[in-house]
Amino acid sequence: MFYAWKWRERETKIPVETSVSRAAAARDALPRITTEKGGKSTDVCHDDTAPRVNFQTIDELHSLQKKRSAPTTPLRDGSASGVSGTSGPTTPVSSETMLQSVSASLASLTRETGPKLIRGDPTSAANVAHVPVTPTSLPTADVSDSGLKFTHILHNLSPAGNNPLNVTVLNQGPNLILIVVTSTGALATLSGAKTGRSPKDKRVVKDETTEAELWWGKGSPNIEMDEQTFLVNRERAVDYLNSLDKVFVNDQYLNWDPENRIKVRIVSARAYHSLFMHNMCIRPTPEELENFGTPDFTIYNAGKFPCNRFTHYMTSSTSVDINLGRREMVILGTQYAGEMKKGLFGVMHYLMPKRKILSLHSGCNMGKDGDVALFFGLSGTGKTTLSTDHNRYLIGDDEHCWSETGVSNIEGGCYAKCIDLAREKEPDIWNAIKFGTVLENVVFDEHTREVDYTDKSVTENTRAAYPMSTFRTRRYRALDHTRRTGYTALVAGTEEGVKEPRATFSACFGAAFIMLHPTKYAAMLAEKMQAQGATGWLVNTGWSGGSYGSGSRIKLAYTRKIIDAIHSGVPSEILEPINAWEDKMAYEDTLLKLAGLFKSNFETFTSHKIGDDGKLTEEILQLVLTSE
Ligand SMILES: Nc1ncnc2c1ncn2[C@@H]1O[C@H](COP(=O)(O)OP(=O)(O)OP(=O)(O)O)[C@@H](O)[C@H]1O
Ligand SMILES: O=C([O-])CC(=O)C(=O)O
Ligand SMILES: [Ca+2]
Ligand SMILES: [Mn+2]
Repeated sequence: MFYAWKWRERETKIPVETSVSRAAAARDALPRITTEKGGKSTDVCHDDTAPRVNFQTIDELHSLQKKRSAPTTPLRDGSASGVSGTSGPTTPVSSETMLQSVSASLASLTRETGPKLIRGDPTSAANVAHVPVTPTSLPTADVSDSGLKFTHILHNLSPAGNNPLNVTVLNQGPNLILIVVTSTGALATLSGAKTGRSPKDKRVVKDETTEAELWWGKGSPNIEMDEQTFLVNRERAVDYLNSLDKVFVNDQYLNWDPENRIKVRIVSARAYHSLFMHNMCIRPTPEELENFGTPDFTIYNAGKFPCNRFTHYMTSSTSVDINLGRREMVILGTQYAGEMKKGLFGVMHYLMPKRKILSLHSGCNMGKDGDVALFFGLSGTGKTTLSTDHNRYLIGDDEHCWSETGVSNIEGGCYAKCIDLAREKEPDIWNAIKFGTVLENVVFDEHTREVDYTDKSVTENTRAAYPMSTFRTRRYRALDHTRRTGYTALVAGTEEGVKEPRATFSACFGAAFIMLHPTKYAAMLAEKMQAQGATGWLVNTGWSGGSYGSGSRIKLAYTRKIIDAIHSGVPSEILEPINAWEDKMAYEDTLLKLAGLFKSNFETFTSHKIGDDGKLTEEILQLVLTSE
């Protein structure tokens, strides 16, 4: 059994009835599930109240972001290159339909009515005049009763042009972490206490359907939650969003394959989150936006607003909850933007395999002759860095779908790690950091506003999110069936608390995002590689010449050469890692140790059968055992 997802436009509005009766039905159908040891399982439970190493308060965090220096030129009041103070409505969408649809999204489940919405920025007089459903007398800003107050909807803003994002950005008020325009015009911001994803706080609703379909238990990233608790968190997020003066709404697409794209709505409290998703998802044309209809999936991002720790299943003040049945995701207590993009990736990891499409945590580029390369690897291994290759067309840097017709990028932008970013080493990424790009958690000089990419004061996981359209070659699909090459790599991840490389095994090089059992994806990958005659290479982009401590990370320039060599068909002997180790014995020892780790890691998966056939699992196991 699976959910009937509709792929074509659905013009019907969300039935108002759904909420309460569904919640009641869910309560009957789903007894409260208790986690192991009364919800205090050590796997799940953790505490985020421990003092942070780098900063304890928002003020300290702000002062980390800004490096002190002597002023060179006097600053002109807040407005750097590319920013104009102009404002006005953006696209001429049929605002009333959009407002109704957003109001339905934001409807409280207990009060059954959506909030009263106004289009446009409350701080901009120009906007108010353009609002079609503007009441004759505007409410005062201080009305606290949600039934009386109006929420301003900032719909599909873009970073430049005659729209109010600039004003909005600069008007977020003293209590919010601001977006700052840096010297290249890129917008720098802080994600607050959380500077990476929070996998331990990620929950997925377990209902009859997902219980049978998803991967649960040991090794799985899917920590269960019941429908009722999801609704409690959803209500908390919706109430918070409705209490605000203004809310950002992005209606966008995922997947460049038009047959298999989905419509997503992101409701968020911060301009930064809206701009991030504007860059990272596919931007609809004005006509597409006009006919957007009801989204297939909605994110409620309450950002810094925490979950209630007395709520069942909550083990910290952060909660990231996915409900596939309701097609919704709720984010509470974290502002790290990657949480949104990777939550949607999880949704694709669920939906696409149903259509025999393999979803991949990989970068992808294409040579001039149409040969396609996929770069698999956990966070930080170089998917973005290596797929951004000046001599090849970039298809995408992180999330792809491999279907019968080719490989398509799921996203509309890239999310590059920018620690130690240097123009000489990564010129294309360097040049992409311009107006419209979101710089997350970087440190800049408070006077010149030049970014110091070497500074790890806020976090090592500094990021730049920029749209694909920044690259001249606008290709997001590799449609032909020419030779495909896959590369894989292994180093440590971008998650809260991971400080140095450690041996880690992550199913499908992205276990944190997969929904189904890894062997399902593995079987599809094997089948696709076989059918299309793809070759696979294992490229070490991590430690070389010795283990961590004695060796060093292999130079990016060398990795690029290795990849060029693979593309041009160099004999594989010269790419043997043992040649790089002076101590051959140490190499053999490390190799054996690693083989042992591989073997024990693999035991988790041996029990799983794909359909009625255990053959593939046996075959893989045989490979693992004989390669020792
Ligand atoms: N030999 C190398 N190959 C690739 N990247 C390297 C190498 N040496 C250093 N690096 C650095 O490692 C980082 C790789 O980050 P990148 O954004 O490409 O990771 P990613 O695989 O895309 O991760 P994520 O999934 O988290 O986005 C970059 O900062 C890059 O400069
Ligand atoms: O999701 C993130 O935080 C960044 C990323 O791409 C990953 O971790 O794979
Ligand atoms: Ca990346
Ligand atoms: Mn990634």
